[in-house]
Amino acid sequence: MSGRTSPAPSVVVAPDKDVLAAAIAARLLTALADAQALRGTASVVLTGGGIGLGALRAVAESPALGAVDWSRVDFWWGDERYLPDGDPERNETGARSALLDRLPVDPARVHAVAAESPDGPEVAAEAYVAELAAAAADGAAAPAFDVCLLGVGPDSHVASLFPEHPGTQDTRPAFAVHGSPKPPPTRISLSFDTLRSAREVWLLVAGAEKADAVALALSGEAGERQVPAAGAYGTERTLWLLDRAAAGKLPA
Ligand SMILES: O=C1O[C@H](COP(=O)(O)O)[C@@H](O)[C@H](O)[C@H]1O
Repeated sequence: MSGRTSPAPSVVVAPDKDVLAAAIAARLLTALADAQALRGTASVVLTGGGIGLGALRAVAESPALGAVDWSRVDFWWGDERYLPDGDPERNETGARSALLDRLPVDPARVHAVAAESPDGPEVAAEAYVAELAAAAADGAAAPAFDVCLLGVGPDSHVASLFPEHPGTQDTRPAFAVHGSPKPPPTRISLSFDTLRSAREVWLLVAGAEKADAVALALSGEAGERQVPAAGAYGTERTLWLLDRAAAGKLPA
């Protein structure tokens, strides 16, 4: 069991992945605008992956794009592939071309994980830990992000927390991942605790090849070490945003 301490998850199913991307975009724009109305600023944790980047492209194309003051949004990443700056496989590169490069963002609020360098991944992870702590309130290890977006792999991984991999038990706020079963082998990931400091965690899933992972994670019977997606939840809300194919193995 994952020891859930937040409200039960909600599941919303869209007919296909394009409608899902548009629906996520609409929700994200609303959530960020609401956060700014309440607190002045907003923060979002971004994800890589097909539907994660599809949703960002849908945000960029939305007629409601101007509802958010993009200069007052903090962007973080749930994980990053440890590759050279600008590598197309970096989650940062995907997010920049899908959305960030088209917005009047404040560069100081774009909290990308350091790219591959002679310093190595441990230094990159430690720098991210320091950046998270600097942005957190009241001595916390990480900010209470408004929204944390997470893709889910067919193996049920979220961020770079893979089934039965040591990262699922790592308690540092962010850390280097070595020997990732999905390429590239070296990554930086937020920990479960850091992901769970978000007010809202949204799991974005499209495709029939992920239906087993979705069903298992939502069954309530899976532990987060074996099924990492089961351990992703927010302090106020956990939302599974699925297309029909990904929802195909959920009980009616
Ligand atoms: O490697 C990663 O994979 C997941 C999911 O990717 P997808 O292509 O199966 O949707 C992604 O969410 C994560 O951020 C990433 O680094």
